[in-house]
Amino acid sequence: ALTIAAAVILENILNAVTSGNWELFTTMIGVVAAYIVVLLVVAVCGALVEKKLIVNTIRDLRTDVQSGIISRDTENYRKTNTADYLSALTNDMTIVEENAVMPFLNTIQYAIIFVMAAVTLFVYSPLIGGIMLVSLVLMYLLPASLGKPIGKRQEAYSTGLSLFTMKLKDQFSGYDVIRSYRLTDRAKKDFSSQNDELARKKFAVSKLLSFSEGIAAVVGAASQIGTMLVAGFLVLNGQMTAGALLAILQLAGAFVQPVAVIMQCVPQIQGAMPVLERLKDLSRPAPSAFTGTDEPKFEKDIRFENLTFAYSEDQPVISQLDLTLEKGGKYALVGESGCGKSTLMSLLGGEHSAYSGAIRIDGTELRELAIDQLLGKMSTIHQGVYLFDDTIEYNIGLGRTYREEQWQAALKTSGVAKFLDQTDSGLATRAGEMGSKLSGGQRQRIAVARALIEQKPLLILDEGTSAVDVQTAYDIESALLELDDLTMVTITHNLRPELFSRYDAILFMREGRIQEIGTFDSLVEQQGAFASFQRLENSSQAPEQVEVQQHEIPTESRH
Ligand SMILES: Nc1ncnc2c1ncn2[C@@H]1O[C@H](COP(=O)(O)OP(=O)(O)OP(=O)(O)O)[C@@H](O)[C@H]1O
Repeated sequence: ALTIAAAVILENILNAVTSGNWELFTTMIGVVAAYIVVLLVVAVCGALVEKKLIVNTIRDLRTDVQSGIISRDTENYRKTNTADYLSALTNDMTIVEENAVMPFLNTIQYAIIFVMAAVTLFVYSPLIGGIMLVSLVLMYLLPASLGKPIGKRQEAYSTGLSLFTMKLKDQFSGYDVIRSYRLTDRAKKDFSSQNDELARKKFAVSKLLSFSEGIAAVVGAASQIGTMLVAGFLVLNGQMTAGALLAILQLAGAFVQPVAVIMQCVPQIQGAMPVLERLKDLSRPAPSAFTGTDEPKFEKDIRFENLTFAYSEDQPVISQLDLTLEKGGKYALVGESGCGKSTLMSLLGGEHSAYSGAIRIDGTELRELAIDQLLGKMSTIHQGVYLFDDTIEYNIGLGRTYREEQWQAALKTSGVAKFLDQTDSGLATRAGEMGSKLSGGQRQRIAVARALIEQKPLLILDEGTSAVDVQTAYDIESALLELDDLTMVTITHNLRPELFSRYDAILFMREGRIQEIGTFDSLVEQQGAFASFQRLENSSQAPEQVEVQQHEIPTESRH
């Protein structure tokens, strides 16, 4: 409205001047003063509203994408590299902000100005209005055809950004290897070529956008000059006042500028669409194979029935495996490296759905159970434990409240209590980025404490105490073996007879099957595959073997 008002004001000023109308001239001075005040308020408020809309839109989009990613089930989450997720939440957001949200708001704003100016122009002179409209529609079609190719290049740029982030993440995570194997020069070269490639992809987008900007500028200038010529002809012919000509020129500007802006924005928005689609995909819940809703009880047993699973079609990692784990039982899962031990346990955690056979918890198949609730009942401790960059206390309790005796029991059984005295601030000690301020063994003990304080009924130790010294590992495992309610599966290569004999069963795995099962003593007596495997493993570990003291387990740490 203010743009149209400016045209009317200019018309009246010029008409007052050419006709010597002082009264109209002085009135217009007052109108101009009021116009400036209103323009100031509207311009400032408009800009503020626009900025707020952009900030909020990107904030909401980020929330949706993060929520979509973090809610994925394990199988879907692992399909994408984490660097891709990071790139989506950082680089892609910038692409969307600059190439979709801002141009979209501009398009709306300028479309309104365009319609208002076009209507007013038609009122002044239908002939000029008609000529401009036709020429602009024709010229609009050219840059619009650039939308698709820009989209393709924008998508390639976004993929390039993902690869770039992945490379950076890899290099910074592998800093120690790069330094100690003198790979710094290669790292620089790799980075440099990736950086060049990224710059090339970015420029490929910019090139097409420059075309559309250029065309838009030419269209703008040509239409304005054309209008002036036609309007000049009408004034010379006596069909229009000089004031109306000025108003038409002003309106032509308000008519052409929006078209130029929109012509620039449309291909830009079309170009950002593939990136926006990708973000929308990430924010939607990924279709999960585990859609069951039954509440897992886990009061009796876990059964693997004729279970077969392969990562790649032709090579089964788990092959027609049958196994029953009784509630409260303590199992040691052993076998050669690569025989499928971790895979078997990851299947129980719902990490892969493409298995045949069945995994039943108290008789109900995994796919019929609410998988999140099942995960809430189990804890897997791997060799590489993840710690948040927070205090030890947070890393154990994860911000939840527990009673003092729960804390004491968890700290003692896990062996955390043993090293807390050596730290600066006890439980308030910070773990550092990915637990970097703590030793591998301390990190594992914190993970054990985390599982114990929550009293999860199923604990899987996948080489979970491999980083602690022999005596501490023995103490932790001994304490865990005393917890009657706890069902525990220990995957280990450390085949110590004094501990193994306390397990309810040794599960000896070979090539994706349970080949032997029984107590340690019975398997040794049997002199079968496990017995020879154990002899071999122990002889290879012999130099590290240390006599451990078989402590009495403190009663307060028992369940
Ligand atoms: N995500 C994966 N994608 C493809 N193959 C995999 C994947 N994870 C494991 N494998 C393969 O599956 C086989 C079994 O691996 P798994 O980790 O289950 O063995 P493992 O018995 O736990 O070995 P280790 O004792 O060395 O930890 C290996 O050949 C491994 O290369």
